[in-house]
Amino acid sequence: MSNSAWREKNIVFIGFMGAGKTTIGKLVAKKLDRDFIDIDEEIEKEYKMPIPQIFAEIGEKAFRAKEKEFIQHLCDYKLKIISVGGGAFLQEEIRNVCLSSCIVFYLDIVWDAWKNRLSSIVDSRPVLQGKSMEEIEELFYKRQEIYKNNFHSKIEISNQDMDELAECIVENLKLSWELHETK
Ligand SMILES: Nc1ncnc2c1ncn2[C@@H]1O[C@H](COP(=O)(O)OP(=O)(O)OP(=O)(O)O)[C@@H](O)[C@H]1O
Ligand SMILES: O=C(O)C1=C[C@@H](O)[C@@H](O)[C@H](O)C1
Ligand SMILES: [Mg+2]
Repeated sequence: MSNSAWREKNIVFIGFMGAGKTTIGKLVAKKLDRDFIDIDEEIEKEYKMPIPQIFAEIGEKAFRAKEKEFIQHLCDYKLKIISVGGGAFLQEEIRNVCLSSCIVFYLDIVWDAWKNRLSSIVDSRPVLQGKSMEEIEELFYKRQEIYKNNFHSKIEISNQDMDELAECIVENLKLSWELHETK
């Protein structure tokens, strides 16, 4: 792959619900002056309803199919910053298309930091609803197995400030672009 091709790849943020993909993705896009796309927001626009309502009225299966369709479509583009939903990487076809055509950046939040975010995100995340803390922790570590085996770059998240995290990610990306240029 040519140097410019690597530098122009889309950047895709993955990680568990509430890790900060949407928040951090937006900040990174601003710092790099690139377009930002949040797949959950695109699906909400398409159905003109929030995710909990999509799950309740149309169903998770249709949501997952739309998630795959939108991500596959975006992978034909370049220079985009894309935050996918926390469940997107459960689909093998999504993992494959992102890993082969984009730089996949894993936001690896630690459980102790994540559990403090639960109360602020649970109302908008149907997958978390009706589960005990033990069940959520189990899901957290089960999903972690998928994320940790399918990324190009990662950053561990505990309680850093959002802007500090976005800055670290931009530095990491710039370094990876430079490394590819010297190859
Ligand atoms: N570094 C951070 N420090 C403190 N709070 C944060 C940080 N990053 C994100 N948050 C907060 O955590 C919540 C979840 O963040 P966000 O919506 O970005 O997660 P997400 O990874 O996109 O989740 P999902 O997979 O469900 O889309 C938001 O309320 C956000 O303000
Ligand atoms: O982790 C998940 O399964 C999900 C995460 C959110 O981003 C949304 O995509 C939706 O709530 C499902
Ligand atoms: Mg999000």
